[in-house]
Amino acid sequence: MAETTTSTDMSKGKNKSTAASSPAAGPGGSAEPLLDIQGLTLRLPASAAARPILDGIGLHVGRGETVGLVGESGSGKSVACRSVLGLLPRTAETEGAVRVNGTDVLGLDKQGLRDMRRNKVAMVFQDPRASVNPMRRVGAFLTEGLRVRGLSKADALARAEQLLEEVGIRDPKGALRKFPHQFSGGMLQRVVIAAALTGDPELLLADEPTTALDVTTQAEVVGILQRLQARHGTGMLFVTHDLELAAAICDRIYVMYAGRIVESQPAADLFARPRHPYTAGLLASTPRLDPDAEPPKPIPGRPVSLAEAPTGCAFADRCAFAEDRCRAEAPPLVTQGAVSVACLRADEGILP
Ligand SMILES: Nc1ncnc2c1ncn2[C@@H]1O[C@H](COP(=O)(O)OP(=O)(O)OP(=O)(O)O)[C@@H](O)[C@H]1O
Repeated sequence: MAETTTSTDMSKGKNKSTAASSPAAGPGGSAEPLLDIQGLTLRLPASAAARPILDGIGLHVGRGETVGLVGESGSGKSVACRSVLGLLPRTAETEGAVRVNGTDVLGLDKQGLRDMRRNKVAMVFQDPRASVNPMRRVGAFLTEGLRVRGLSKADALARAEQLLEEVGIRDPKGALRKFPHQFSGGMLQRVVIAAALTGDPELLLADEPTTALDVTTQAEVVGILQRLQARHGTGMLFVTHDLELAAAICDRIYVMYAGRIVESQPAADLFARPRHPYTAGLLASTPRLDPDAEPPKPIPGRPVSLAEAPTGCAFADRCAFAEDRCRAEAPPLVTQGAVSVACLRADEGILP
């Protein structure tokens, strides 16, 4: 039977925890999802922002699961992802919970955060060159984290070689002696992924890890992430603005717009039958490889800036289906079974 719950009272920016936003068991069968974000609101009071950067978002990632977080630039994907590592602006005010294996990251002190980053959660960013020190050899970069974990120099070097092999670097010994500028972007991203694996993380946060790479290299890096994830059983939150890529590699997808989750579905269902007009717009605007596919059609208008705080649905001004009530009333995120959607007209069959 379909379960219907309002997981986030978005109209008030307040949070209600529900069974739907916090599933009883992840795919690994454990009682708690690996990552469980509930009602996360993030404000920057000192800034010119008229609304929160994140407004009551909820998402979960189970063990071994790949979950996509998609949306246009500025929707809050990176901030949501970084909140899991406690990497937030110093002046940020938060409400809600970000639990990793049951521990609320938002309540951790510096040491707690350091331990979590070292042992449980790793992150791969968009630009691999921003993740490395250009003056240090790759060997020093990779063994540093391993030495901190108590490995001898020889063991750390052996493990670093093994990790480089795992990410498909053919001459790992030679690679350890090189400096970052001696690698192409794709190869350096492999090194950064190897570094992320030094602590055997249970959760990998991948923030647009392929955006800065050319298409062929993108596919290779995605393949590596998928293989490693399958081998190590790592859960992955994959942030991207590329809905087609997300649909290809993710089990489930969350769609963000203006700091809110507007839709979530299993990846194949979301691609086949989007429920939110914004998701449908994103899909229609994605270029397809299929020569018979419709040409991409951009979503009209522009995303809502942080200086604007619409009263109703933030997407209404760009939505072909918006009615007066959509501009007056913010739609709550309603969950029915595996589908969550925040659109007042979602049940009217407005989308083809
Ligand atoms: N440290 C900060 N100070 C002020 N505003 C910030 C800060 N970090 C993020 N923002 C703002 O928060 C909003 C969400 O940013 P975020 O980087 O999470 O978006 P995004 O969806 O990841 O976009 P992109 O795909 O461009 O990275 C943006 O309007 C951004 O300008």
